[in-house]
Amino acid sequence: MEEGKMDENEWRYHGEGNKSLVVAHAQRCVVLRFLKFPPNRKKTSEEIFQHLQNIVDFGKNVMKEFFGENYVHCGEVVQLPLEFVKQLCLKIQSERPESRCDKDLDTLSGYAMCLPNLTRLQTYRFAEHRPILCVEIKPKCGFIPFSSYVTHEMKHKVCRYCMHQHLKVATGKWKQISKYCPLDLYSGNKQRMHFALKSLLQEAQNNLKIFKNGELIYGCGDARSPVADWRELAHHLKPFFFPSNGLASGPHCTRAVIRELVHVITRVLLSSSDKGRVGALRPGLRGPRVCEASPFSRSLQRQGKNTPERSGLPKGCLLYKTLQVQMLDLLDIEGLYPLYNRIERYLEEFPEQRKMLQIDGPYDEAFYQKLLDLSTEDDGTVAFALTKVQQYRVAMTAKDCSIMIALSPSLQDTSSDQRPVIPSSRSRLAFSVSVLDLDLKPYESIPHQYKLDSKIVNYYSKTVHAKDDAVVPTRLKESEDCMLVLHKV
Ligand SMILES: O=P(O)(O)O[C@@H]1[C@@H](OP(=O)(O)O)[C@H](OP(=O)(O)O)[C@H](O)[C@H](OP(=O)(O)O)[C@H]1OP(=O)(O)O
Ligand SMILES: Nc1ncnc2c1ncn2[C@@H]1O[C@H](COP(=O)(O)OP(=O)(O)OP(=O)(O)O)[C@@H](O)[C@H]1O
Repeated sequence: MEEGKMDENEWRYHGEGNKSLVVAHAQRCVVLRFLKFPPNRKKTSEEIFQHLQNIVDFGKNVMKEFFGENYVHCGEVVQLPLEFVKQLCLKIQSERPESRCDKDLDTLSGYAMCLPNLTRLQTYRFAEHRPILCVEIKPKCGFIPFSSYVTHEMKHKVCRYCMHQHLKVATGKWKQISKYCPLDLYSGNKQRMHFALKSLLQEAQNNLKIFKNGELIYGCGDARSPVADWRELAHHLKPFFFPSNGLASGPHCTRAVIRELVHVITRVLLSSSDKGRVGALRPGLRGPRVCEASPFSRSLQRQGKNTPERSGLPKGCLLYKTLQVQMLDLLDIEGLYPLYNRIERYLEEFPEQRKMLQIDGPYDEAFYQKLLDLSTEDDGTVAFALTKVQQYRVAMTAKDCSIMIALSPSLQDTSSDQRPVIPSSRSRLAFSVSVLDLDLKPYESIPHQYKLDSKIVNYYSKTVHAKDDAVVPTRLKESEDCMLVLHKV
């Protein structure tokens, strides 16, 4: 960043999550990502610099290795003039969703990350004026735990996302249960993937956002008040999928455009744009492939088809790689928590060893190499506990990352476009796929994960599953909706 030239008016609010806030440059395809903290949480500038540098190193040395060069953008840590950050913070404050204002942007250190703006990702051969559509999906955990340490039977049948939905609605985080189930998206089966994507479009929560030319056009600006207006969305999408605008408007057109979007995203998700080396992880796909709570599989069961077709994901596609990293959670939190306690006891006795254990970094080549040990035989050592704890943290990171798909109309002359192209029914779209929010989950969050896991399962088992038989009208409705998708898509 050129210090003297930083002008807050050139940047606009772009979005935020629980831990960071992002502003985008109005002309250039870059964003600044700032850390956020609860008010009065004092962190020194040095600590913040180190935290950001750890994020960059973790991306470079670990996540690039697992996901492949093409999918990961690590960015760099930049130092900004404090006056610029202060003015920027004031400028964007009114645009922040209320539900995110429990934390403040760090304005004291002057450090941030500078990254490519993935909602406007262009290659140098790409004409700047071409429109660009970007779909961001936070797919969450795509497998059902296979660990023998799992004590709640329900966890072997229903995925964590579907169980958590009920707790989220009960606590007021979202208004209604989503029909999205990550296992459908990760299935590799086109019908199931279409159903999952359509469900995300119906109830985006914080799992789906759509940007057009870098502006958010669909999905939650404010976490608690998402608006699902498919007509408006279709209006935005028409130029991408029906460039000649050949279709009349109306519900038929809306449905056709949404269907086209769902088909294109599915094809992109199944594509393998990674030319890098084969992934280092081979945990193997284990556990049930279907979540019993997914309306899609319930609908199949009603039709007497017990298991949906097994398609599997092509190796090399981003979903496959994400799932592999997620499956580094080999023991489940129930098997992991005692190992965390083993490390805690060790650290109580030898606190000076924390640095040597690399709990807070550095996330270097040596850290990465230790993650490749997939053995689950506990020899009672701290070394075993540490490897499993670090693998769990990496897996949790992959369970919470987002996938960005950028689409642009492709020129007739394919040789001028460097990116792969997906043919939609009316147009050709050049695309790129990236993964974001790859910040390693903190060691300290493990006790919280343990408690939350039990809360989610207990709530689901006691409240939802017990009442399940009584909810016939809702189930019938779900079944009808699925039938529609099964036959029409
Ligand atoms: O625990 P989960 O599954 O609810 O995930 C949290 C997310 O909630 P979600 O379920 O996606 O709505 C949560 O997302 P929101 O703040 O709800 O948008 C965060 O991503 C959180 O990560 P961190 O603590 O900020 O590092 C996430 O926490 P981690 O569990 O990944 O640490
Ligand atoms: N490089 C990028 N390009 C474009 N948009 C981005 C980029 N990085 C982040 N964003 C946007 O900013 C939002 C918040 O960023 P991010 O997910 O990293 O925040 P977070 O606080 O770490 O998330 P979480 O709540 O999962 O902890 C993203 O959902 C995405 O829409």
